[in-house]
Amino acid sequence: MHLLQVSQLQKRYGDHEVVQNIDFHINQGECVALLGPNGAGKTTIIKMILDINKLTGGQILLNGKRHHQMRKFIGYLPQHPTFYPWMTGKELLAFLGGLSNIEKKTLEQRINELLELVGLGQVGNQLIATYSGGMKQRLGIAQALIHQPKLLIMDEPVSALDPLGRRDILELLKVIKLKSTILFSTHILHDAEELCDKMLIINKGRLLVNGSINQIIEQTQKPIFIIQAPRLSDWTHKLVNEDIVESIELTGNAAKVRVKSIEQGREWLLSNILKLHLPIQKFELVQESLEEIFLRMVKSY
Ligand SMILES: Nc1ncnc2c1ncn2[C@@H]1O[C@H](COP(=O)(O)OP(=O)(O)OP(=O)(O)O)[C@@H](O)[C@H]1O
Repeated sequence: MHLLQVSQLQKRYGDHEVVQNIDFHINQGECVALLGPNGAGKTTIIKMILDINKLTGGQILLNGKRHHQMRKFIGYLPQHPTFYPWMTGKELLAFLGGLSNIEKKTLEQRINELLELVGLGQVGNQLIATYSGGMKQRLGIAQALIHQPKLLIMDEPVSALDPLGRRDILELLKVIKLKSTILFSTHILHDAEELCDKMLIINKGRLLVNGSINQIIEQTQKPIFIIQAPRLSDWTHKLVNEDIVESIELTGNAAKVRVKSIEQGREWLLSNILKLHLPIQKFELVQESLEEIFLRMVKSY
């Protein structure tokens, strides 16, 4: 049985289908990235899993049970967490742990362990008002873990941080993922690639691809021919309408021609180049990078 099973998930606001028939699952121990541009539907999906937003259609099961009864088994770090600045880090964790009915002695021990884990061991007695953005995010991760959830969900956990803070939190999440099952949303491919085992790429409420990074590359990577020659723009304009050509990007005197198949693409391009006597300086075959795959998918929907 999967830890989380999402089937035919739908969300509509009026006529706007914000989430359209999405299916995916997460197994225990996996770290899964929900990756998509702004407005793709990431927060909406997360809020439905958390039972904060009602589903328009579909089903969500956690450990095989309807998610309404299972909310207490999920730890959540929202995109914009709010903290009580007049509390210390320790007080906040004690307050939230109390809401989860954790016994006092166990809670005390867990708070100390968690503060150490997230790197706030020395500042647990300081007011949250004195914490930096990165420290608040660490506290947010600690509060999400206080009740030892089966699934940790984080909505854009590093988006609001500067590059250093972001690196720190990514390193912390690498440690946390060793013992937790994680679903986190991001619009940055690099974060997803660095942290996760699986990616769910979504755009405009649709799941475009779902799998490990290697599976995604294997299933969706397209060959690209890089052709360099002076004055290519007339030629590339004509290529756009060719069946074999998926897309063309022209930068200076180099064209990146994405084709459907290597063999047909090579033959067609070479014979065309010869026929038109194009004075080529370079003809090279490369494969799309994961970033190029992601950008292509997100642009074409
Ligand atoms: N309460 C609402 N009423 C109407 N439309 C909404 C509501 N909440 C979200 N939407 C719309 O749903 C779409 C998806 O929004 P969502 O916040 O889930 O995207 P996201 O991928 O999390 O984006 P971001 O990265 O910007 O947070 C957007 O077009 C948004 O305008």
